[in-house]
Amino acid sequence: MADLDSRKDIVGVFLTTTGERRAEFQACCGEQFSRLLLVDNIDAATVAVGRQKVDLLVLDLSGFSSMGEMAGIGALIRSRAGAPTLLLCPYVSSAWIPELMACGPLQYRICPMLNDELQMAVEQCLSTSVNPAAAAQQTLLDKEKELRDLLTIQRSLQRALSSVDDIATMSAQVCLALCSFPGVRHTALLHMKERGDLQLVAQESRNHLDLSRLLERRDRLLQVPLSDIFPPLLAVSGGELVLLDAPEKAGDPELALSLHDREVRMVLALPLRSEAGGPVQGSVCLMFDRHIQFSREQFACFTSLAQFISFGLGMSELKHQNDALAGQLLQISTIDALTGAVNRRRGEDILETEIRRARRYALPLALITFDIDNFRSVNDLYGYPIGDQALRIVAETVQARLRGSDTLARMRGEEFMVVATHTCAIDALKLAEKLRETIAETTLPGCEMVTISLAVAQVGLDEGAISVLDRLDAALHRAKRAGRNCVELAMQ
Ligand SMILES: Nc1nc2c(ncn2[C@@H]2O[C@H](COP(=O)(O)OP(=O)(O)OP(=O)(O)O)[C@@H](O)[C@H]2O)c(=O)[nH]1
Repeated sequence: MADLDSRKDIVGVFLTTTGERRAEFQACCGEQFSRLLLVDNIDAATVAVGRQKVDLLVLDLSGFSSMGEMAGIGALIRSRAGAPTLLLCPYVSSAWIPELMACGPLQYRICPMLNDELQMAVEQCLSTSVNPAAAAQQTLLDKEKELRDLLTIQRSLQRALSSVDDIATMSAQVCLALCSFPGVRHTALLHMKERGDLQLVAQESRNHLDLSRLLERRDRLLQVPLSDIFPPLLAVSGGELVLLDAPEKAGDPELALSLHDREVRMVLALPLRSEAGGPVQGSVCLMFDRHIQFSREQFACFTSLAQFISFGLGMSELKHQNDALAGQLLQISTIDALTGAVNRRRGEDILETEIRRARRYALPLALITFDIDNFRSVNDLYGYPIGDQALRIVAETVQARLRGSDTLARMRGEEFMVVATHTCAIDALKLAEKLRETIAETTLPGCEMVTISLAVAQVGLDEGAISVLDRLDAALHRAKRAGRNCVELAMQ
């Protein structure tokens, strides 16, 4: 203050659109200037700063509502050529700060502000104007530190994004990486799922804050009462960066109290978009235990970190979709759509594999083939839809009777094969008899009961699939000739 007091003429210009705010500023900070010009429009401010040396230009953005008006404000900042400028920005418009920083150096504060906070901000800006050399030196030191911090966070984030294989792991790693920024006590990643369902997918807490508790849920977060004011939710609905430099400024006393209890002094939230102008995919939120006056470079860096994260999330999601598609393809190519049993190709593959395994480990391996009796008449009498349903029920009933290690394959039409591992002929005969009885007792909606004829074989020591299937075919024919609804052993 000594430096300030020694100055004879400290000129300030305060731009605001509302008379009330002009009076408030005059009453609160008037004494900090020897001359204070209060103006109500951009043109008047431009004239005021052009006419004389102005030590501090204070721009109150509360009355400005569109980014269009920001062009005039930007020109005004540019005309300062680096001279001290203080921006007072409403909380919901905090995205304007980095935009306007592109026009020239400036200090900013988020509104609403308390009087002493405003006085202090003005004083800080004026001290910069009094001793520009010291301020420049400090700026240099600050920048060096900023760069170091940002490099650290960038490195950790790169490591986190290498785990795109799994979206949950990647999100958790991202939150962990963001915690390496000085002062960060909590980080969270919110991701937009199907049908606009915004979900909390990961959080890292150094202050015991649990966001799901604070918001009382983890999903459909855009429907919570705080969605209009809580930074990470506002960043998604507004699609812009949100900076809250004191929890109470969001306007919800309960939220402010909860955050204060967890030592949160500042919250920064950034929307996640995979491409500029594209749909918002979610948001990333950092909560700090201190106030930090971000530089333009820091804002830019946070924005590009958010882009990285979106990209990582996008890649992870693509990988997830690819895996799901590959799974579906595998399902389509190996599973019989009507009955849910594996299809013939897959059944034959499994049979070959199991024959090799049984031979290698000298284990018994049995096969059962079965065929629905007089199925043609089921179709003829009740129609194909009922026939289809009967087929499905028979397959499901048999499947339910098998061990997890057995395989049921639909070989053709109404003919199936069971590959029963670790099973000898005697046990397979018992199993076949059990299956026969179960099907005979099963009621089928829309048609009379059906029966099945079965053939059982144990695979010989050096026997191949073709040979054993031939034996089973012959045995099944014998079962049909023997009157159906019976089990026939295929002898070697
Ligand atoms: N509904 C339905 N019928 C099928 C399907 N696949 C095959 N079929 C029918 O199954 C019947 C098989 O007839 P057949 O081979 O003469 O055997 P069957 O009538 O069961 O006589 P046996 O086997 O000698 O007891 C035919 O009518 C086929 O159309 C299917 O996916 N759905």
